[in-house]
Amino acid sequence: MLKVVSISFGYSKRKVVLDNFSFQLKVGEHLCIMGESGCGKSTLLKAIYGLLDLKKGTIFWKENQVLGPKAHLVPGMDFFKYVAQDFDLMPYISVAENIKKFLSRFYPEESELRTQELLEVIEMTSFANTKVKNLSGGQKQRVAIARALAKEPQMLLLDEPFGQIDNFKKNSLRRKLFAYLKEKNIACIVATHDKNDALSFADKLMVIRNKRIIANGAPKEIYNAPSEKYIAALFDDVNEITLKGTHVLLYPNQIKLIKNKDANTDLFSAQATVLNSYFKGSYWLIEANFDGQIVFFNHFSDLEKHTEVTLSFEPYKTSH
Ligand SMILES: Nc1ncnc2c1ncn2[C@@H]1O[C@H](COP(=O)(O)OP(=O)(O)OP(=O)(O)O)[C@@H](O)[C@H]1O
Repeated sequence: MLKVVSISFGYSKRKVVLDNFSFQLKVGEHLCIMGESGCGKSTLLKAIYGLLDLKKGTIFWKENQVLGPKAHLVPGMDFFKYVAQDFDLMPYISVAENIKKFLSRFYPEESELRTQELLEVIEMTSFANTKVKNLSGGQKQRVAIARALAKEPQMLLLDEPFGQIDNFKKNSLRRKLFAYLKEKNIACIVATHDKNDALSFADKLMVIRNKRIIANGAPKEIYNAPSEKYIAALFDDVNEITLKGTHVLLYPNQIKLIKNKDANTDLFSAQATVLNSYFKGSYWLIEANFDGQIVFFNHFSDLEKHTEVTLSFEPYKTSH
């Protein structure tokens, strides 16, 4: 179990980045950290790995206390692996050699098998003999992940792990990597801007704002009941509107175009005027004016400007 107890950290005395953070993570659990750029996601990963000397608080992994650079000649705890945004690989040796360097030289056969297994996880088998300097940014990022897994860590800390990888590869890589970590019972903390990392693959989601943890729980629950717009906006466009005098947050898929006669008396419905339609691939995002407020909703086709429509609003949550 990871136990983070009341930690605080700032790069200078005047500027606190993490203010009194406490949370826990079980062995094998996956946590996603989200929040706006500069909110402290990378700083928190560094603190957990042991790259920072904390001003206050403690971090324990099982019975071991995580200590910063002041306590270690080589900072970073052995039982964790951390893949930073600037993955530092060896450019002049091959992909396979980069991974193998972290495996025991005394068991060459096992080391070869393990390297092959990890090359499959990161879908880089055909690049085994390519020199790292000749890889793209996304490919380097994948090699850095494989290298971090070479000596199975107890926890993997990933900073924007798929940031440089195209969508097509990203989805299949995510499925493979997170399934692999679950199979091996390796805990994982991912700092990300990508809602898919949290919604589809994490057991827990933590949201940071203004130096504080403002949400920490099951991703589905946080998605379904965001306590503020900042949180909802991590997942989708979000409507912050007033309905019958109540301030509410609604995702575009919670507002539906209905025919007048279908109006469900249980739901609030109202007239709106279409302003714009934006093609989104499998649906259109429609911008409309309702009661002097701008709303966005999803629809299966585009709608002509100035069309009058009836919208129904799903049961809603009150925001702050
Ligand atoms: N080495 C450093 N020295 C001084 N300030 C730093 C240092 N590293 C980060 N900061 C500052 O600390 C704050 C948190 O940075 P951090 O990199 O943790 O944010 P982040 O949430 O990971 O951002 P992003 O999503 O853009 O990667 C920012 O204001 C940043 O400018």
